[in-house]
Amino acid sequence: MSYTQSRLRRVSEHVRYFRETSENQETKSSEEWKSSTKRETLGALEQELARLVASAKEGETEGARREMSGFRNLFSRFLRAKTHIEWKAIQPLPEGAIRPYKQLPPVSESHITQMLSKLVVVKLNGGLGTSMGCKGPKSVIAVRNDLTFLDLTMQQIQQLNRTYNVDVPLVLMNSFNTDDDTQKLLKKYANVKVSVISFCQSRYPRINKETLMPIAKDMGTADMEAWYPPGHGNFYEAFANSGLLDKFLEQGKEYCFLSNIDNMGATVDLNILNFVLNSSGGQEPPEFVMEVTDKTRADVKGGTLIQYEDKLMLLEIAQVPKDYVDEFKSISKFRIFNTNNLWASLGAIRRVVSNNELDMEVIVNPKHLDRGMDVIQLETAAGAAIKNFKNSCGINVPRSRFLPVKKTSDLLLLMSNLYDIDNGSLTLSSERSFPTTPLVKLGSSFDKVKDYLARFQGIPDLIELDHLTVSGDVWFGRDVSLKGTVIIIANHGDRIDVAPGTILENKIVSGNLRILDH
Ligand SMILES: Cc1cn([C@H]2C[C@H](O)[C@@H](COP(=O)(O)OP(=O)(O)O[C@H]3O[C@H](CO)[C@@H](O)[C@H](O)[C@H]3O)O2)c(=O)[nH]c1=O
Repeated sequence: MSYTQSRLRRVSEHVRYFRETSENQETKSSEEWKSSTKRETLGALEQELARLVASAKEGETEGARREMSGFRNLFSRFLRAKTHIEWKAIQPLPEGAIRPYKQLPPVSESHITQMLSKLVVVKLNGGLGTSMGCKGPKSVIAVRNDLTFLDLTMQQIQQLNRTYNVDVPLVLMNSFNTDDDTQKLLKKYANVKVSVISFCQSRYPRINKETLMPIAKDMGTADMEAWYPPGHGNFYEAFANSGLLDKFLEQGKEYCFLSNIDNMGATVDLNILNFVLNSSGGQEPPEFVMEVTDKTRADVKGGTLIQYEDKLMLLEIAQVPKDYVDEFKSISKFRIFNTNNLWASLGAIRRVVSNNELDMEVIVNPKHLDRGMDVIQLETAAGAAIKNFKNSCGINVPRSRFLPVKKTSDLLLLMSNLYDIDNGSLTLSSERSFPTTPLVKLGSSFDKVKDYLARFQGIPDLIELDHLTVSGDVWFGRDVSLKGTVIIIANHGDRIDVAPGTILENKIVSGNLRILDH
């Protein structure tokens, strides 16, 4: 048999594999799915994916086949489902869907060690620091006292393990973008007594917006723009495929606590752990819990929990029809949002993954590549799994459980005296007389971490700050205090130096102010 013939045979075998391992939902008589164009598109994609798999290096075929089969299923869900929700079909949340944190049953001290022995902590570490102008994984950005997200997370788990004399493992879900750097970094923790295990999430092909076909032509292409990590919703499948899920279940672990590595408030909470592990009032324990918190003007982009088609569902902004985006952002209509602190039963994850029951909404993320091509990447969000689990619910947690760092303005708050730090945990300073955090907006000159750091000779005292807006070419000296509402605006071409020791309280500063040494 010639090389071409044997390759063609391999390609058709891979196509057959995709069809055999496809999710069974296609048998459903959905009108949309019946459309022959969609079936043809899927058929063409299967051919392309089979060609990609056939191009995999020896020894890597099986992994590539499993990964492309996962992508094939995601793509077929994308073809079948609507990408936006029917706004008018949103139902009121049922009674008890979101429980107040304060009403969780109390934890008995004597059970803590046993409860922790059933827990696995997972951090989503697939993201890059690019949006903050940094190279490499986001988790290597220094947050406080030169300690990175990863350092602080390690300290938190180490402290937990020491306090209760347990060995809660830390699992990092990396992406192909962050895996190498993270593996190198982990070496520096060789002496830290925390069991850290990492695995890599899937690498899926970006597809051309016009043709809907992968832009990659072979698995080994050096073109890194041809691939993407398919969102944190990929966790369940990737975790199961890595073998770790079975391993932890064998070790007697029962639950995982999953959160964004950039959320410094996502520490292990014993009240929630107790709630998920122990049924109360004759109720079955929930298989899945989403921590939500009251929405503020700073969180308008986060996902929210809604009731839809008689199930709890995570609604992300990308799924909201254009005309309703303002309504979605309103803090009076949607009062809570998803912190992405999620608790899931490991046994239930195994069940839904092996039965192919994980039906998460597909989020279409359009991208424009440097070479001028428009592509889309199909993603899912981890919280979207809520509807596939039994007895799922939300818990409305205190704001302190959500301390994300998405922008340098978040970094400014965490670096300041507003927060105290203790063994990797950041808590709002007791010196602040009210519990809300200030609303901070820094202009685009502060977007990159390097530029932001250069513009502050020292981090100002923010204990009494309510609101700060800074725009234009503004520089801060040492020992500055900002109180109440402070607005500093340097017009285009002007520069403002806030002199060392300045106290600004309820002030608007504008124009051109330079104080130079002589
Ligand atoms: C896209 C992607 C992200 N990640 C990691 C990076 C971050 O640590 C974490 C969150 O990713 P982000 O893309 O920043 O997601 P984000 O916009 O914050 O949205 C999530 O977190 C929000 C709270 O910050 C929620 O309100 C949203 O419902 C939830 O989807 O997951 C992965 O590990 N793999 C991925 O593929």
